[in-house]
Amino acid sequence: MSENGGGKEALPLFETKAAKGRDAYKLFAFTLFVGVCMILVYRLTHMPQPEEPGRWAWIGFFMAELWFSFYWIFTQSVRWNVVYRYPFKARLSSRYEDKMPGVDIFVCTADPKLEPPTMVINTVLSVMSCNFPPEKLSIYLSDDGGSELTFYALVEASQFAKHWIPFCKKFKVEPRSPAAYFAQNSGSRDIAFAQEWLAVKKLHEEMKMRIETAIGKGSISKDMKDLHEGFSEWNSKVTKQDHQPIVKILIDGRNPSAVDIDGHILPTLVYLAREKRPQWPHNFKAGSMNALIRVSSMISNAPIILNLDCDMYSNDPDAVREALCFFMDEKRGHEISYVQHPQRYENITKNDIYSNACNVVNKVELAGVDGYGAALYCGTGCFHRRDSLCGKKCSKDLKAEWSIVTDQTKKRNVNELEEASKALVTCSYEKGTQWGKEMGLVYGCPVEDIVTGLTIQCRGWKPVFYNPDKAAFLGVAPNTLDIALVQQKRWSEGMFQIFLSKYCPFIYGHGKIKLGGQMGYCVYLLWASVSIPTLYYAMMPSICLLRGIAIVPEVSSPWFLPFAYVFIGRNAGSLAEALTCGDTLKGWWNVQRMWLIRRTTSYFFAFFDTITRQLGFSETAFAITAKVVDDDVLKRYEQEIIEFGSSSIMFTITSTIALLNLFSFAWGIKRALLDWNLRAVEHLIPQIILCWLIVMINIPVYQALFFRSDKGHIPSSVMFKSIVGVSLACLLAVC
Ligand SMILES: O=c1ccn([C@@H]2O[C@H](COP(=O)(O)OP(=O)(O)O[C@H]3O[C@H](CO)[C@@H](O)[C@H](O)[C@H]3O)[C@@H](O)[C@H]2O)c(=O)[nH]1
Ligand SMILES: [Mn+2]
Repeated sequence: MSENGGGKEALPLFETKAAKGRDAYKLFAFTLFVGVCMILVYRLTHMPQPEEPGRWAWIGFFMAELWFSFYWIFTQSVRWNVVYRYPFKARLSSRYEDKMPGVDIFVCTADPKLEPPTMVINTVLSVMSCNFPPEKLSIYLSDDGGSELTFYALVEASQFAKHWIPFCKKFKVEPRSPAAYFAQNSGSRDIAFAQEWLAVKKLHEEMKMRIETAIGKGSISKDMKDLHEGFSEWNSKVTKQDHQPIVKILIDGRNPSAVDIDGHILPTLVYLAREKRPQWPHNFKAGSMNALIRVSSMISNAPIILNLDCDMYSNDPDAVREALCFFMDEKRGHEISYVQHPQRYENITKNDIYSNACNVVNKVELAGVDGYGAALYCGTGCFHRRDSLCGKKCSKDLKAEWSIVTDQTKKRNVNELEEASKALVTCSYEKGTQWGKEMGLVYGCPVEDIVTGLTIQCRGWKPVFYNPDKAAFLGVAPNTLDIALVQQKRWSEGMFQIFLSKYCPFIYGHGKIKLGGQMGYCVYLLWASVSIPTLYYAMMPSICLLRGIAIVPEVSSPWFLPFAYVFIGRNAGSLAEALTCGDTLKGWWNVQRMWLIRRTTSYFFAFFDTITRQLGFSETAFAITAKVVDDDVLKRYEQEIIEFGSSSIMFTITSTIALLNLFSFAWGIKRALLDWNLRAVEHLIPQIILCWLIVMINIPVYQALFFRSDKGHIPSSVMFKSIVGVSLACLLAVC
């Protein structure tokens, strides 16, 4: 392909291609569909009579299967129309190198304990040093923790950047997060490189030491405070929940003396802590993003915004350019609202014990929703068009103006800008405005990202999902079961809340986004709802087994075929899909376990909490995901040993299910083998197999219950409660 720059019929800046092999998949899905229908027919035609035992259990199975079937159909929508995107950054450079738009990068942090400032500044530094003209780049850190320590770390980063940025650009080093870069081997290059490498590494280590010392002491020394007048904002009255608005421009990119050691201009760097008062709701991350939108509009007002969580460093210095290929494409660029990268993680182990990697979701499902023009906004790793994020409708006339600063801004000095910005982030500023409704991120939901993305699409925009081979951004995945389940609970709860609200895609998106897209959304929005049928399926077969009630046709009956086909076909299909997306066999098995655990714990509680919220009993919260853990916990994570360790009620459910199935399985085997009465259990064989599978998948749970002595085992209080639970279930089965 030739790269001829300019010209009216220029080649497109990006391409969209449909995934291959979809027809074979559709055929396979159709056979599964037939199987599913036959199962439902069997349930309806073979229902026990009112006087027979197990009628209610049967009805329960019918309902569970009916719901699984519906849900399965939704999951097909995201496999029907998978598309992949390919931007051409060389074409972009050749046409627009000196006409690049400004880009504002937002980084959100909320708690210096859960999100260590050293981690936060690595993210900041990774984007400050990306391959993009620095005079067009502004980085904003929103600190919902209102922490002096985070501010201090950012001041340090603004100094270190003067060495780091030229080093990166000179030697084209990657990745551009200093911590991630120095964690890998330098690889020997020439002497000049080795010298600078050592020098920069030393500076980085010293900076890290100073920050960590300050964190250790919990306070900042006088010397450090002399680095910046901004420290005067903090006094003993400032707390996370209660403080005045703070806006500090640490580097003013317009200032000709704000240069790195090589004399090149630095990108603008701003610290922001919006006003917090206990009596005012702050709307969590959505509130923080909206504050960022306003402050940045005052200072740099770039037409493109990149939003990142504080743990998500930039892994590809060209990510900004690639994203611009979509926005600046002459033909279709004007209708693109955002470019979402999948959440990918730095700390995934080989077999991904907590199923964080989501390879299938990233490579198939999200690309499948994109196929219907409904790519989800996932909260981080997302480039936005400022206009679409601020509530504008998509229209042909809205050709982007890629100019960077307004004249008004050019005249103001740093102090004036800071004061003017503060006025935009007071608690009362949004009162009576459209912020959180029609403007900016939508309030009232713990998954502000998904619901905001939906409203943007319903204003006519066409977002893009882009999953390059080389991850553009890398974050930190939860590394204990507890953290993982709490995160899943927030997501599933928030998403179910959307489904039940006026934003339900079938209603809100009706006529605005394609049916396939509406269904695609519901694959996620309905996570919580599959908890009940899954719990039923994880417990009732074994309870029925204990009672000797068959719930699946005998192996010799022709009706057994659809059950076997659907079960084997579905799992074989999912295994094949996982393997082609890069999971290992063991990784796939771990995904199955995590699905069982999530559905029966996180989603289950999410389901109930959402219902009680609908009835007005509780308030929305946002439990921040911890990004650091103790060393021995980390060690177990690296060895892929599941970390239980706390007596969370979620673990009680998990171990109850595990023990119940173990008990029923043993009971079934005893009847079959010890009593030498195979005939007596012939009709129960499928259930025994099901129990056996649940037992197999729970092996790590039994280990944690009975065999482990490290701190990550399941506490005996949990074991005790589970044994009571299992006894109750058995009692229920017998009487
Ligand atoms: O009051 C708050 C709470 C959180 N955050 C920030 O939001 C980000 C995401 O929070 P985290 O605890 O890491 O949650 P995750 O579950 O990892 O986040 C995912 O899910 C969230 C929605 O639930 C999205 O907002 C995120 O972008 C997405 O990465 C972090 O940078 C936080 O600092 C704030 O700025 N203010
Ligand atoms: Mn996170």
